[in-house]
Amino acid sequence: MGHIINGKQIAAQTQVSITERIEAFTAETGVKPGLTVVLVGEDQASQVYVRNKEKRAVAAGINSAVIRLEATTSEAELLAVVEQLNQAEEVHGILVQLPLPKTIDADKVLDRISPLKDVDGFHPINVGNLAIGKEAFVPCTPAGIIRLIKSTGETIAGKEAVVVGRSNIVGKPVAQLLLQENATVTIAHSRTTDLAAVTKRADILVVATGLAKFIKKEHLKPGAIVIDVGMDRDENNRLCGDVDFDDCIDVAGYLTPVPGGVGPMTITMLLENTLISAERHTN
Ligand SMILES: Nc1nc(=O)c2c([nH]1)NC[C@@H]1CN(c3ccc(C(=O)N[C@@H](CCC(=O)O)C(=O)O)cc3)C=[N+]21
Repeated sequence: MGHIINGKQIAAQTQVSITERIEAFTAETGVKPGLTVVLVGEDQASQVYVRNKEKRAVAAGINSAVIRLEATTSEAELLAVVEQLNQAEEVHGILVQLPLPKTIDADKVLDRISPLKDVDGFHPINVGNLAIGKEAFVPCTPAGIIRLIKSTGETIAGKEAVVVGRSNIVGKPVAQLLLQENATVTIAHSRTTDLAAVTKRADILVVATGLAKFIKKEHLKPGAIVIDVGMDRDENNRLCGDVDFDDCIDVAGYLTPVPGGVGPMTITMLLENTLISAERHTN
C-alpha cells in the first residue's frame, strides 16, 4: 500500500507559516498584501474556486478583492480593468481567472498584466525568466507540486521524472522546475508512442492530461511518487483525477488524491506569490 500525500493538510500547514510571514510584513511596513481576482462570466467551477481562494486569502491576512464581470464583457473592457489594476498601488497580485469567454483573446489579456503583479506566473516575461533560471513568479500549481514531492522526504536530484501533458500552465513549467531540482526530465503527451513504456521509467510521475482515471497501475514503476493534477468527472459525475487512484495506490510509493491533493496547494502558492509581490513592491 502506497502512502497518500495529504495535500489538504500540507497546504494548511504551509498556510500557517505564510500567515505568520504576512503578519510580520504588515506589522513592519503597515502594508497589507493585496490580491485581486478578475472573473469573467458565470462558469460554475470557476465560481467555487474563486470563493475558496478568497476565503483563504482573507484568513491569511491578504486584502482580497474579486471583480466579477459579465460574460458579455468585451476584450477592450477587460484590458482596461487590467490596466487599472496595474496602476493600483494597493494591488500586488492580479489573477484573471481562466478560461475566458471565447470572444476574448486570453493571451492578449495575460500579456497586459504587469509581470511584477503576475502572481499566476503566466506572463511571457515570467515564463522566460523561469526557463533561464532567473527570478520569476513561479506558476502556482507547479510550485505546489514541487512542495508535495518534497514532503515525501525523497530527493529529486538524479531521479527520472516524467511529466504527462505539455500545457503552458502545468506540464511545461513543472518540467522546468523538476529540471531545476536536477531530475532527469521527460515530457510525454498525446502523441507519445508507447506511453506506458515511458511512464514506467518514472521515479516521479506528474500527470496533467485532463483525462479521467487515465493512468493505471500498468503505467507505474513500483514505488513511484505519483502526482495527479487532474480535475475530472467520473462516470457518476464525481470529482476525480487523471490517475485511477484505487488501481494505482498499491503500486505507487506515494500518490496524491483528488480532491485533497494538488488543488489546495495551488491556492497556498498563490497566497505566497502575493506576499512575495507585496515585499518586492514595498521598501
Ligand atoms: N488564472 C488562473 N489561475 C489558476 O490557478 C486557475 C485558473 N485561472 N483557472 C482554473 C484553474 C483551476 N484551479 C484550481 C485550484 C485549486 C483547486 C482546489 O483547491 N481544489 C480542491 C477542492 C475541489 C472541490 O472540492 O471542488 C481540491 O482539489 O481538493 C481547484 C482548481 C486553478 N486554476
